[in-house]
Amino acid sequence: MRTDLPVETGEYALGSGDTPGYGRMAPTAVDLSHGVILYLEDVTVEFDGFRALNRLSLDIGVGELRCIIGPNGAGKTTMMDVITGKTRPGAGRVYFGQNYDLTGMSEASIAHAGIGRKFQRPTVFEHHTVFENLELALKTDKSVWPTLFARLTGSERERIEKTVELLRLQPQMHQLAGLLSHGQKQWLEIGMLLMQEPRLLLLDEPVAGMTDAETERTAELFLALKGQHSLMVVEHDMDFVGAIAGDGKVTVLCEGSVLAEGSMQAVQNDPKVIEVYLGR
Ligand SMILES: Nc1ncnc2c1ncn2[C@@H]1O[C@H](COP(=O)(O)OP(=O)(O)OP(=O)(O)O)[C@@H](O)[C@H]1O
Repeated sequence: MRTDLPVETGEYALGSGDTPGYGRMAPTAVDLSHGVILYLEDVTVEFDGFRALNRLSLDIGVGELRCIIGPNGAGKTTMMDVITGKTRPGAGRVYFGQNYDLTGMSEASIAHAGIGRKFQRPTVFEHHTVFENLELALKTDKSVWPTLFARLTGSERERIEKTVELLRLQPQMHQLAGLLSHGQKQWLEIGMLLMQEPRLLLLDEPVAGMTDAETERTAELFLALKGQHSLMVVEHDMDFVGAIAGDGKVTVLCEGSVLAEGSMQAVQNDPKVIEVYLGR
């Protein structure tokens, strides 16, 4: 990690902030020159003296698809909460690229800087169509109530249509989102995140509750996103992790720190990993 660069710890760099009446300025570009999109350094979170994260350090490369696994209570959700600004660590740093220190930023600023988070349960606008949901996501400026009245430009329409295609929801494009299956709603919500053009996507148990066919389709979607976006996927479904990990790295968290990291095969054969999964 380079430390000689100025690091953003406030809302944004020059001319920044959500100045009322002036609209929002774009955040400073994330400096990805060292190929690292996210770097956690010795992050500790305590809840009433209990260490949910214990000097956790890990880094994720630009365009990487990183799977995070670990037993219940390992600290996976707490880690995502720290990255997105929901929880402040007691110690440690979280860098987004080379130039943002997320530990000093608000949740809204972190989202605006380019980190999108998908929670486990789908949250789409059920009474709007698939197309309208994506349109609302495209227009969502977190300081302004989203509106369907502003006209779409040709290129915005094209982006929505391309996203619908990527999600394989063309047949449902003008159906109400409330009528979609659970898996389709999850894909739509991922599409809504994509409309905001995030650099890093955090996905919490994305295939929980999906059918086998939906899970398979989700794996294809994530593999298509890899490279264009950086993804951090927390998942308990090992078949799914195996399908998306490929020859990439899998990180095993346990008791708030990294227990093992390496290929899926290497971590599955690691005696320490076998013990935490089977020794309980
Ligand atoms: N707000 C909180 N107050 C007290 N303890 C908490 C709080 N949030 C999390 N914890 C504890 O911190 C530990 C880590 O929790 P966390 O939810 O991050 O684990 P996890 O790896 O996401 O687990 P799971 O796989 O079950 O979702 C757990 O022991 C949990 O009980």
